[in-house]
Amino acid sequence: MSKRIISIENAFFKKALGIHSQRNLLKSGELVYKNPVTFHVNKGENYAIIGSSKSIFLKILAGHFIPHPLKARAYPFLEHNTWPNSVIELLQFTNNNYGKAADGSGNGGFTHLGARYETFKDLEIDEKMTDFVCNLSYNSSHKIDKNKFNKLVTDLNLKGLEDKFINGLSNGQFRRARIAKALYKDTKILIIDDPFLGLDPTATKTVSDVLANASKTRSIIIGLRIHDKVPEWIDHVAIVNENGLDVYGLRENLENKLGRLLEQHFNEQNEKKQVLELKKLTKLNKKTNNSRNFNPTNGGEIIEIDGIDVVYGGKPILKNLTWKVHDGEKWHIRGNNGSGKTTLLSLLTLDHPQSWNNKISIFGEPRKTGKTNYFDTNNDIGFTSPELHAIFPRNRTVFETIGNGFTVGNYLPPTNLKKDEIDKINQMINFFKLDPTKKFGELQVSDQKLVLFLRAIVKDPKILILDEAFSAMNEETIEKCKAIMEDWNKGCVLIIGHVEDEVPDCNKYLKLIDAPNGKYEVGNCN
Ligand SMILES: Nc1ncnc2c1ncn2[C@@H]1O[C@H](COP(=O)(O)OP(=O)(O)OP(=O)(O)O)[C@@H](O)[C@H]1O
Repeated sequence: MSKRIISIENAFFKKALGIHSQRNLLKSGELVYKNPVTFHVNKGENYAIIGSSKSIFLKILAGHFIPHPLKARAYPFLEHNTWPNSVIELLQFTNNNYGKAADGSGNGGFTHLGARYETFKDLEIDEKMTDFVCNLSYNSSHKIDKNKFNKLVTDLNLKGLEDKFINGLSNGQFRRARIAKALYKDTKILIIDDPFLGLDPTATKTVSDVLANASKTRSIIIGLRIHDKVPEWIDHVAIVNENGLDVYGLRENLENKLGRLLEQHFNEQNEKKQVLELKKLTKLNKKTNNSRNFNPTNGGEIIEIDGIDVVYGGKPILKNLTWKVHDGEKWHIRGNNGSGKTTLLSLLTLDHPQSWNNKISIFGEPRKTGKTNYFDTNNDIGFTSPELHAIFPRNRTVFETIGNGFTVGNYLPPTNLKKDEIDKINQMINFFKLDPTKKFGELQVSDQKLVLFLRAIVKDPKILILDEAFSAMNEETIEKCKAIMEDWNKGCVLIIGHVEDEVPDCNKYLKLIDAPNGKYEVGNCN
């Protein structure tokens, strides 16, 4: 008989401490799930938790929330007096605190986007990747287990990045570094929400293989969306919804149920797509010409980059890149993790110190120090990215977050909004049935991404940058946002996204094949 490692028996879960009788508890609205949960994990079992409330369920498994009755959740393998969080690791990529990632280690805790690109200068306030993975910065007396570290770095394809400051890692590199850190700890249970989010197909396979291998010595539990592929090494599945746990057990016994769920999910999406309130969408998409600089006489050219180089500490990242973007074009910027996509786009938003370069022209005007300024440039740009998601203040309301799209250079609540701007924000809020007073940090991750997308488009920017904008959104929201993008005709759109379903239709692509050596490909999308 296998040993039980997590045992949950008929338990309710509360968000906060407080004394409740069972009846009061049910009334108080403090419950995480309406239904009680019964769930067991045995040693050696690897679970995928699938469904709309997977992130909440993973937190329950990791020891978050208060069980009622108190002893209804237990970790039978734990020795007396051991805290669950010393032997259970929960990694959630999308649930960041302000300026910090969920594990407290964060994207360096920086609070403005340019900070990422300042780390290679003189201020070495950040952790190197090695110290980060081995948790050395705050425990400098610890000795590194070199074999373990080298194996992780090799297996996760992080070789060569050991001495790099973590702020200087690309998104995909940083995610892999966080997985390395979680594995280095050797905890008995490793729980990862959306382990493959934001990874290119090669990195997805790399991470899956590493987790498969790690599952031989510990239990691994991952959170997946209904339409995600379940890796082969996962042997157990639990399906969860807003009310709690629906069903769980051996994967092979639930294949049919999963298939039906997927089919039902796609049918629902199709139906919803058909009944999308197109009138409202059309209103959201009404063409405006609000740009100060827009000059339709220059052949509609919005961006021109003429042979630019970007170098970090002597190491080239982009070499001799030439690129032109015109009005009406939607570009998919392609390339593996770490290939330079975000760096390229940060040149446009002036978040990069090498952005003041006369090889970059916007609306036919070459950039010039003294002439180009951050505020005017960004007035024409709307953008959202994982970095923005990580630093956006959690205490802004939905209305303030979207309204902040009319502001440049800070994340303060908007002031002096005009009537038509207020109407536009409200129209978006109504269309997506959002609660305008709800705080950004209290939203589900999918809605956080949604309001950042709405913030990006609210002022009808001439240059719209969508960096992983739809990743971690639920499918219904993705479809609605894609429908908006289909009719978008207000300038150009530049899109980064690794998962095809999460990329709106584009007519052009720029592929960074080997950017440090000047290898690019430009073409039309099919
Ligand atoms: N501040 C920095 N200092 C040094 N190197 C950096 C810095 N910022 C980025 N890099 C490096 O530049 C390269 C390109 O990074 P970038 O974030 O542009 O890649 P990306 O294509 O957007 O990747 P991903 O798909 O993972 O988000 C990476 O190798 C990264 O490590």
